[in-house]
Amino acid sequence: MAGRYDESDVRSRPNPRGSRPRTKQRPDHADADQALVTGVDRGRYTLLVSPDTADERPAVAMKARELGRERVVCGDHVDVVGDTSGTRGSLARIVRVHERRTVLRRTADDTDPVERVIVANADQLVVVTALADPEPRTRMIDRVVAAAYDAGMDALLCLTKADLASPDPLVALYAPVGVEVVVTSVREGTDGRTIDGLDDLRQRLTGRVSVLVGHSGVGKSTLVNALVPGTGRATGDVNDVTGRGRHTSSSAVVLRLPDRAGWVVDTPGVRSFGLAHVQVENLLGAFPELADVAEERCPRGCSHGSDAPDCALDAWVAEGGPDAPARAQRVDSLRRLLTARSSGASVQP
Ligand SMILES: Nc1nc2c(ncn2[C@@H]2O[C@H](COP(=O)(O)OP(=O)(O)OP(=O)(O)O)[C@@H](O)[C@H]2O)c(=O)[nH]1
Repeated sequence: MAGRYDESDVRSRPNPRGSRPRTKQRPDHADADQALVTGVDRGRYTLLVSPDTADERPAVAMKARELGRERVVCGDHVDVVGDTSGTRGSLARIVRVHERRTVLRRTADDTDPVERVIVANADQLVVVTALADPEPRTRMIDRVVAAAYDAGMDALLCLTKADLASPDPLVALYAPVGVEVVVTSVREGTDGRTIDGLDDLRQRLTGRVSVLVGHSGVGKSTLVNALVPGTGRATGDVNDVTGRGRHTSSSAVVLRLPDRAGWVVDTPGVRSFGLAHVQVENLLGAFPELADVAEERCPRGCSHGSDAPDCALDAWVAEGGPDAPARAQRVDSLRRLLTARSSGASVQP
């Protein structure tokens, strides 16, 4: 019998979590549970074990030694063994990281060659930008969009504080180039606070894993608190796992939308998007209409920079007629990105 024992026998045991793995099975961890990594903090990982099943439960884990230097990040799907019960004081072990569908990376700045994966398996990057107070920075938006495209993610621009300034110029700039736009504004009424545009945003998050980025003061916490009531993202919330305030942590946190409608990943610490890891060709991917022109009309090996001889993007701007100013702005954005990347300049939003 022992010689014919295989993995399917292990899975069919009535209570795989309750018994220790047999020595023979240990390297395979055939009885491991699946989990989603929802937070990372100094070597401790918060998990949702068996997500979307009747057995779903939060738990805390560490990385098993056998994983070595392999990084585990928010959004990772992992296999866990040991005490995965999630009861107070329990600690599971992450033994395997599943293949990632997408990987959102940043470099600390453009001169830092060290890539850091911020979030795994996200579908969409939501750039939260205030229309005023603080003023929007198209350069920053372009960089985030480039990071999204490089990661294989969609980009969604969420323009907040529409009560303070018109969204029209930014909508005109981004809508025609494939970046979806949602506009929100907070309204104080007699019956409390409502956020116009929140339903629209919610709809675009439904069924997806969305990473929210935006710098301080743009209204991201206001949105997250409205989207996921009870998260207390605003101030001084003490983290159950570490006992430290959440906002002292720079790591991302995965939050589930009500009614299991989707997931949002809040990234309090992501304040810059160094792009040293991004390939020039991939940057063009953030500007689809420019990529078409470049592919069809630019000379081979064209750098697309403003000093590039015979770069077809200049002719394309000149041919734009009434669209010429908008085209020029897009080409300018691309070139600023190319310059920032090749000159090693760091940009903080
Ligand atoms: N006028 C106006 N103010 C807003 C709107 N949304 C948020 N605010 C205000 O903008 C300020 C910043 O909002 P937060 O939600 O704290 O912004 P945040 O991006 O999370 O910033 P940090 O908490 O610093 O990370 C707060 O005073 C909000 O009340 C809006 O639509 N219109």
